[in-house]
Amino acid sequence: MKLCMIGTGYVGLVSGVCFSDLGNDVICVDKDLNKIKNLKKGIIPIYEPGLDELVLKNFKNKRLKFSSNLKDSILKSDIIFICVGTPTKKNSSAADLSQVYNVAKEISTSINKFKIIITKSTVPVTTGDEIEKIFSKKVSKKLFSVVSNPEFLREGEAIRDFIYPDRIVIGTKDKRSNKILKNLYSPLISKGAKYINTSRRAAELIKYASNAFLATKITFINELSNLCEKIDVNIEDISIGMGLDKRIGSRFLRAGPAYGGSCFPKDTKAIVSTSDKFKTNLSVIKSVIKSNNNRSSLLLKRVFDILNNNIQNKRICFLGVTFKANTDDMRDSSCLSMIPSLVKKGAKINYFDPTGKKNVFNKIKNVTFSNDVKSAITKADLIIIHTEWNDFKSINFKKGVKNKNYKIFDMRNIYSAKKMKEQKIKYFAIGC
Ligand SMILES: NC(=O)C1=CN([C@@H]2O[C@H](COP(=O)(O)OP(=O)(O)OC[C@H]3O[C@@H](n4cnc5c(N)ncnc54)[C@H](O)[C@@H]3O)[C@@H](O)[C@H]2O)C=CC1
Ligand SMILES: O=C(O)[C@H]1O[C@H](OP(=O)(O)OP(=O)(O)OC[C@H]2O[C@@H](n3ccc(=O)[nH]c3=O)[C@H](O)[C@@H]2O)[C@H](O)[C@@H](O)[C@@H]1O
Repeated sequence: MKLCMIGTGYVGLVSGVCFSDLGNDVICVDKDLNKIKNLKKGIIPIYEPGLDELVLKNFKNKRLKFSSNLKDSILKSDIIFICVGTPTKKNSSAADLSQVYNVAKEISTSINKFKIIITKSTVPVTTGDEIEKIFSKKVSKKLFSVVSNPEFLREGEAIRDFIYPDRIVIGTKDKRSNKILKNLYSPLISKGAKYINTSRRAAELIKYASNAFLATKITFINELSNLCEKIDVNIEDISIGMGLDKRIGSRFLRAGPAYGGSCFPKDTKAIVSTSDKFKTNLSVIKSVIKSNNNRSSLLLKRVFDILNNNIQNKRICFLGVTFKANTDDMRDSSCLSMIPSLVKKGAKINYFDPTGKKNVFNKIKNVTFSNDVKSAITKADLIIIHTEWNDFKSINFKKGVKNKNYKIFDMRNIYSAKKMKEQKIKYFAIGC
């Protein structure tokens, strides 16, 4: 099939390359000319395990193309996926849909035959209805179908998540589009993915409900970890004990820093905004947002306690600064508030991240980047393990840290507290 992905970011590029790998002809379009220029040279704009190889393979065999010419790409395609950003609006908690509507307007001027227009971007309920109105002004109803097909991939696991999804959600009542899309996804269905055809509005809501539920699960375990710290109980035991109940499930029960990333924070806010618009009250999600917003301050307080409130000139080393491991994405990482707060209190921060130096810290005084784990930890008073990269899982702290009185605050619980105690390392973790 001939596909066009508009927006070549985490979702557009990953799903575009995976669709091309499944045998489709795919054009990935972006308005960022530099991104397209680089992609044509084989330079991948994001860090995502396995993505480079897959892009190069499919670019070479000409099933995958990159373009900045939206009109031309639409004319050549049968199925158009809108994959542009839907960030939070500047002065409200609603989703800013300007990128989606701008693209919809552009597409509507280039319809030469029947095309399926899909929102893969996460968009609030009724966005599909609005896109349909935009199209109806320019094109005969017979020539287009607006469908919701939300994406559930995670950064860092994106290719695997795309190829082996738990479910594929198609929101449309149009039988013709449903048949075409079921066919498009048939290689994934044959690998075990469940295929759900529902209404467009339901598909839009399934996406927000899923992200809000996962954010709730994390926040639930994070709050319980606060209790565990006071009662000499290990949160890991609680996660295991709860997770073995199949109704609960063990995934997304890892306590840690505030959840971050480009989606949970923005999507929880957006679903609350939608519920406000329709005069209902999603009080559970509201309280999740509040609790998560408060989490970085709670963890900072723990850092102060660990350092006996003596922060001035303390050398604090952050291992990992992105919002999770296996990604270079800094969007809404809890570090973005924790590091400046510690600097304000007089700490000297250095950090190492496997995906390299982060521009966002360049202008902050007393924040420096180390080229590797070894140089990052050597002089530290406190080492904060902020993300769970494999690179951090078997560090020889005894050999690597030259400062005798160093402490470790493992925000991802990747080490065994018992083993650390045996080695007489001053080790602190979450929820124990
Ligand atoms: N990042 C993730 O893991 C996931 C994201 N989503 C959703 O997918 C959507 C996209 O997210 P990301 O891929 O992370 O965003 P992103 O910011 O990485 O990429 C969006 C791309 O769209 C391009 N763009 C914007 N306007 C354009 C236009 N008029 N023409 C062509 N290109 C245009 C931008 O230049 C950018 O490259 C969002 O709604 C997000 O909530 C859904 C599931 C997973
Ligand atoms: O809509 C989206 O963009 C995506 O949002 C999340 O994916 P992502 O943000 O890439 O990463 P997650 O693995 O979900 O992690 C999000 C945050 O939760 C934290 N987390 C996750 C799991 C856990 O047990 N504990 C925990 O603290 C992570 O460290 C991270 O800060 C969802 O998992 C995807 O299904 C969804 O498609």
